[in-house]
Amino acid sequence: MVAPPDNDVLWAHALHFQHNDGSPALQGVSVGVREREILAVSGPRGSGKTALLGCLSGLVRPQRGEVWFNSVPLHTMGPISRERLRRDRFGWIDPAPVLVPELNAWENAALPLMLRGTPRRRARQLALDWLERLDIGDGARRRPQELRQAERQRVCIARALAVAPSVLFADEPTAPLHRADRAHVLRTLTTAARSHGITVVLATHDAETAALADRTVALLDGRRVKTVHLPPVAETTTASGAAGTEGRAACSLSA
Ligand SMILES: Nc1ncnc2c1ncn2[C@@H]1O[C@H](COP(=O)(O)OP(=O)(O)OP(=O)(O)O)[C@@H](O)[C@H]1O
Repeated sequence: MVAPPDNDVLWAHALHFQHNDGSPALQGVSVGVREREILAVSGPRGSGKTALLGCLSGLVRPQRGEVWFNSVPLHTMGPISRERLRRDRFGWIDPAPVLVPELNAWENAALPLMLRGTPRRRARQLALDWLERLDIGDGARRRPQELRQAERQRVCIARALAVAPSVLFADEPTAPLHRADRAHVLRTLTTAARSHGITVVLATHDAETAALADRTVALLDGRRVKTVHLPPVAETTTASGAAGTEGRAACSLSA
């Protein structure tokens, strides 16, 4: 076993992960994430970005390989300890917004804070501040079904940032947004991460999004490659939140 370097907040070595049906998603991926870094994980659809974020965050356990968060080995932890670590130290943004339908926007954004024991009044204020910063302050009292898909995604981003996690995992966080929205939301996200010292691991198949990161690691077919050339994502996204066809365009690989 190799000791993880001191300045990496996350460190993964030779990760192998396959899904329950046997589909291989990661085949020997190693990566280090430095403290306060914004690291983009880029690659075309199906290259293993989500699987890598899942392994790094302890959401899933790799069949082989190691994952360390500071000096804590995630790969040997049981599911309950990994769950607690995720709740207390990590944030997660999915490509499509998932909110509790019975709660309004600020209650949704405040939920992880309250689960961590933050008093309701303080949690409410923090949630409202983040909703405001993400231009969704006006919708704070609306239920998810009264908001547009892009507005719901902003609530999810506010919810992830409000707890000031040590590491924020963002899996195609701006997939449901239109191009103009995307730039604003990404800037807010990266500025917030930098000013609050949050480390970000950002999965993206969009070259413009990856350009906002400090560093990029590229994946292709579950393996790390030197570079992968991706076209910018198209102007529009579909109602389901999937990116336009240009986002799925084939990449060329330079080894
Ligand atoms: N639940 C699943 N069961 C079986 N195979 C899966 C499952 N989820 C993903 N895969 C497969 O695992 C591989 C890696 O998928 P993964 O979602 O990690 O890639 P990705 O780069 O995040 O793609 P995307 O941008 O489409 O989310 C792909 O071949 C994919 O088809």
